[in-house]
Amino acid sequence: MLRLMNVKPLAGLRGLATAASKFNKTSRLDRATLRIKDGPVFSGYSFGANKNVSGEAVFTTSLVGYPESMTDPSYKGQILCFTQPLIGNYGVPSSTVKDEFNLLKYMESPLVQCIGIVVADVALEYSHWTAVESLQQWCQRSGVAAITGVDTRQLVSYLREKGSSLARITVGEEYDADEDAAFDNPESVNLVHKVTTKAPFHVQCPPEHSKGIHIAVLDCGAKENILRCLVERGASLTVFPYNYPIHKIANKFDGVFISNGPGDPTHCSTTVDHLKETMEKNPELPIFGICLGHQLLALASGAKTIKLKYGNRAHNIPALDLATGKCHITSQNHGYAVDVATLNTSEWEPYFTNLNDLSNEGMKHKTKPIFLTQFHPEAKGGPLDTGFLFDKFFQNIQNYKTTNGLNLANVDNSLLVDILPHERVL
Ligand SMILES: NC(=O)CC[C@H](N)C(=O)O
Repeated sequence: MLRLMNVKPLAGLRGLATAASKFNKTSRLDRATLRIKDGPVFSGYSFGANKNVSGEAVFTTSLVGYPESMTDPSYKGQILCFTQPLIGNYGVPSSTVKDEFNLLKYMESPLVQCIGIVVADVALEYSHWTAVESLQQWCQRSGVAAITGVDTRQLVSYLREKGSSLARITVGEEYDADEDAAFDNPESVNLVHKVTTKAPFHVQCPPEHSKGIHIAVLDCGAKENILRCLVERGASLTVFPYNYPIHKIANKFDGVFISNGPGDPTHCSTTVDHLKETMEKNPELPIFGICLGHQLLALASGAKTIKLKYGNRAHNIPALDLATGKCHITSQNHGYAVDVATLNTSEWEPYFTNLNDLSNEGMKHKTKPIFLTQFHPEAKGGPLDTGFLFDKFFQNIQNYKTTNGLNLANVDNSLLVDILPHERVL
């Protein structure tokens, strides 16, 4: 028998729904239900797409950045709960405007990646100079279910206690306790396959920025801002699908980068094999990876990954640099972690440790120019924070190029990058 919790919507929301209809007659909100598998049921109002969705419910404690989070491919298939109570007040910026590097200026990918969102109190009105629509309009247009009026404190207390859970958002009808709907587990499939570029593409660094560096990026669901952090430092990028046989061409590049991405890293066993061969064949090649990229390279090095109870999703998580003893505030979004006890310590050492739950936050090779982080150095609220890790990768690349006398011009020609598309292939 399911426990019923918070069947009454928050008082503030009732007021909001009425106030909203005053401003816009189409804003009358339908009832909706958030049901946690084997857990509580929350009732509220739908402000998103008129459809029922099911997936893993996870929560983020980020105060801002809902457009970036919702377009982050690492959230593919998840129902994202925001603990910040008021969401939507600065609207949603354009998902097509590009920057000087031909990268999306405001979004982390062209699409909304989570299947649903849960908030305490949606702002149906918005104000911001970059906004082109409301969160409500964006969710409806993008087919994303959205429920407001949920006591997110109660929901998150439950998820922290029981762990990340499967959940379902149902729009319209009152919740029926006898309903025996199936819950989809998005992680039972390879989600990376759904978000990776379908074919290689090239991001050309403008001549005024270029340092003559060419990096191969394995796209497991790369956030746009990661690509920007590489290009703005002077690199051109050739971005490959996650399962591309990178070991066959890695020696044509000045460095390899492995991106973030959704789901369980053990689904990407082909990529893990390719990375293993890449490291064996190119012992001096600089490699850097973030989040899923870290987990995949850890698997390639022989370590194991574990699923965390409820994951780490926030912009203010302390990570200790084990070499310097400095603590950095980091941005995170992950449900899995590398089990530090399984590191092959004859070759690898842990790099950072999470000071909240002591989970592993990165590793580095003892002799090769390879390091990885579980957190996201490109997401810098600070505004510099751990952005220096990109500089470290570029320093490793400069050292590699100096030692090996690589000539980028020849590399570019041999790869025929000119004929590649200039944006991700959907
Ligand atoms: N942001 C990411 O790359 C997430 C990595 C992985 N899918 C996890 O949840 O742990």
